[in-house]
Amino acid sequence: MAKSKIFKNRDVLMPDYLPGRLPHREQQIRKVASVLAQALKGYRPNNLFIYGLTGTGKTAVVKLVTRKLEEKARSKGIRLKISFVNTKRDDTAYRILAKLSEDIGLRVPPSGVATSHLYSRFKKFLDKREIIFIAVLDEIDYHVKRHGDDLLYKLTRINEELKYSKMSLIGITNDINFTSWLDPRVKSSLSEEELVFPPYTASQLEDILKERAVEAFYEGVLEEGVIQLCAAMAARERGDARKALDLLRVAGELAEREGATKVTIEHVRMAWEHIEKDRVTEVVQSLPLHNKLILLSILKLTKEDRATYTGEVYKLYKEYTELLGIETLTLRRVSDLISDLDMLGLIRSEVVSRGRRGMTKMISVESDRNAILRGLSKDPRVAEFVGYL
Ligand SMILES: Nc1ncnc2c1ncn2[C@@H]1O[C@H](COP(=O)(O)OP(=O)(O)OP(=O)(O)O)[C@@H](O)[C@H]1O
Repeated sequence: MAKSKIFKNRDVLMPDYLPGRLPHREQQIRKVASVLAQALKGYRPNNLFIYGLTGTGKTAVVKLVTRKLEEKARSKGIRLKISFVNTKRDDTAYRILAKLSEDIGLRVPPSGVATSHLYSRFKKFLDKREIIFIAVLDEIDYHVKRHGDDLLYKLTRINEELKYSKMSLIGITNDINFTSWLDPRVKSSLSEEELVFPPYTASQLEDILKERAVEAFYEGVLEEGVIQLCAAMAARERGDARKALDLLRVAGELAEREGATKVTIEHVRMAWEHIEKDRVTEVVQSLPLHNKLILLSILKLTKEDRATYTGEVYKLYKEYTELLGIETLTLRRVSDLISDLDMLGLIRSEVVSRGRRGMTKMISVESDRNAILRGLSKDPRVAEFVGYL
């Protein structure tokens, strides 16, 4: 590969890179550190519940503090173990327990053991190890919404059954309504300590980007205003540092692909569109089947910028469900799903009057059609219909 003219070290801008400093998170770092520092005295740290919108540095802060804590514990000869589980990736109780078990050195068969049995083995083994064990459950809402809070209930009670080890939980979520999914007892034990991460302001994002840019780009490569624009755009997206970093990285990549020697404002605008299209494709891809078929019907009926109506969409959607041999939802339900697609910003629907024949929705496509099609094509059940579009 030819040597980059733009990036000194592109990895610094990747989402999983953990910088040594996290500007504007001093207060949160102090709080997490003060809760976990109990471990250095041999006590069980309180459980900690962390809430904040996406990209506000929750995971980064916990990783940074736990990394330092591990170093300190090692130098003081304290038996401390920290485990990170992302429950979006490992969403079942079995997989969470398997990950926690493996992190304390217990080998787990990939399946074939009942979850309750695995839990007992985990508990026994944990106690035998005589450690302070901190389990970080990131994106914890994913697990609880799909599988309930039974595992969390058990884990918040586990210390009553441990003799030699101690266990603490850190739960992280970006869903403000998450605690409504919890049994009050689980909620109160999980939030022995609570911490909220506010969204970053544009000027805070600027500081974050500047620090990263020094390591990521060669000097003088960024045109004036590039960082400010990335920060301002991401601040509008609810103060999301991940979005800000993505914008800067993609802008750099686009400049590099063109063989340019500078990253310009125009590159940032192009990067924005690029990221937006990827987002649309991802959102479409993760929709349930019926929503995809409705979206496909809308796309098919709105070629050359024409608008369509609920009745037309329903008719075509019904054809697709019949071709697939699946149940057809009611008109009323389809109308609700059309509203959901509107909420996601994929389409626009407006209620209009049809005179004596009542009201209907006038529907048009709001996002990039190709990006939507890419998302639809990734589902084999829908892909064959996309081909006829
Ligand atoms: N204060 C900061 N300084 C430098 N980088 C930061 C800061 N805050 C966040 N970041 C970076 O922004 C990205 C997103 O941060 P992080 O994953 O911690 O967010 P999060 O709040 O856990 O988001 P989500 O809820 O989506 O998981 C990461 O690449 C992280 O390194």
